[in-house]
Amino acid sequence: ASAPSSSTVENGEPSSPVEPSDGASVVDVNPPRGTRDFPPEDMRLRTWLFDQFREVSRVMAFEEVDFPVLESEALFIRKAGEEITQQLYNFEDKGGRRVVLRPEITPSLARLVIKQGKSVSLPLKWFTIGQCWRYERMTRGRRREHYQWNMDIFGMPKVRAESELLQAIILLFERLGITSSDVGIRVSSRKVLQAVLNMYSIPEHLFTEVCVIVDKLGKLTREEIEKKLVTIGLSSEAVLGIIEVLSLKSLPKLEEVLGSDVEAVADLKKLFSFAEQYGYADWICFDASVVRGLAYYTGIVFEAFDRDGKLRAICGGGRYDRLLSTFGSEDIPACGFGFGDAVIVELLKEKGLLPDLSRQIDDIVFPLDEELEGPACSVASSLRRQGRSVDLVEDKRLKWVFKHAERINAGRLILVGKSEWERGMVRVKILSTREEFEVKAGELQ
Ligand SMILES: Nc1ccc(Br)nc1
Repeated sequence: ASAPSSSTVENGEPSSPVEPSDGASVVDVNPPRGTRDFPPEDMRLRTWLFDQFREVSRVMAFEEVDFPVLESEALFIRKAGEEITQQLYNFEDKGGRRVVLRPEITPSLARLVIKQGKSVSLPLKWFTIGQCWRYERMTRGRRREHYQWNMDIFGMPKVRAESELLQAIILLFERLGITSSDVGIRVSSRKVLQAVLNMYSIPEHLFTEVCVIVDKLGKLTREEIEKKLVTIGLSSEAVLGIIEVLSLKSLPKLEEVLGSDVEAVADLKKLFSFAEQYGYADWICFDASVVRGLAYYTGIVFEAFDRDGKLRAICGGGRYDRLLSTFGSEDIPACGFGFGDAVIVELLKEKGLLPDLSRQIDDIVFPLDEELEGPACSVASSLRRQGRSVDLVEDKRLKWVFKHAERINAGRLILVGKSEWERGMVRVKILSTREEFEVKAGELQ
């Protein structure tokens, strides 16, 4: 169905549907701007992708959790100028409460951990797959919703938690047929930036803002970044020092600049040594420019990228040891990642790795005339109770049924005919071999 032929557009939102000449109003059958429908073919791909997320979560011994898409706005009010908080899909509900369609999952995870309090034993490893929202001016024509797979570990202060999360991401890529030649994971730590700020005696309260600004490296020009850093009060000497360290892509060089006793260097060296033991060292690389754009990261951060450089980050995450105290609770060390459902599909298309997910049905049951509709129901019911997927077809010509069988890749066609049924039999046609035989209706499997 097409969108209304002409409608005024305010802020990228179409106005009410156009009134056709005959007066009947035609609803706009498109979903709201920036959102997607999932018709069967798209839903099969999404279900397949989410099944991969779930299977990796299972082998990593994570437990599934879930939350409302609707959350209190208070959970996402942060002052660091992040894009994610400037695009909140927020509104006031009929009870006057300030609420949002959540833009990310981590604050909900933190909320639940706080709510569960002492009843959860640490470390806990939780995952979820959930829709996240942003209110983006439609001028940029970007999506307003996507689904994110999140895996988070609470109560594991050492970098083995990050190395566990990296294994999960890499297991997912491997399951999809993606190799370390297609994708890499840039790893760094915000403690690198912290060490640099300390070298220039930059006050601690500027740390988060600096992170959010330098995360835009690659999106904004170097001049724009430098200007923003100077604007928040950094000296041009400090700005140059930051840019210089963030351009490092060698851990030994970082160690030369910062020294071996800096926590950032120790953490990263341990992480890279664990990577050798896990067997995924060829997937990861140190890159000091990785800071990620979320205000609450405090340590190791990472993001997966396509080595051809055609796509946006595939997934990203990091350590956030002080998020809970921003909600007034006692801190619990934590780290996690978010893995969106859109960029990965673009990458699979690029690499020709989309799986064949055509519809598969075990049996079509078809009564050859109207008085056999009842017996056809009982045949279909018996097969379904055995776990076979059965499409019970009626009121169609046999020619259509054969075409339909091809369309839905049915394995067998079970014909319920008068003469056979009177002998307690049905006719079975194996569609791949054209083999045809009679079977006792009561013994059909
Ligand atoms: N945070 C967020 C939400 C929705 C989309 Br689409 N992208 C990012």
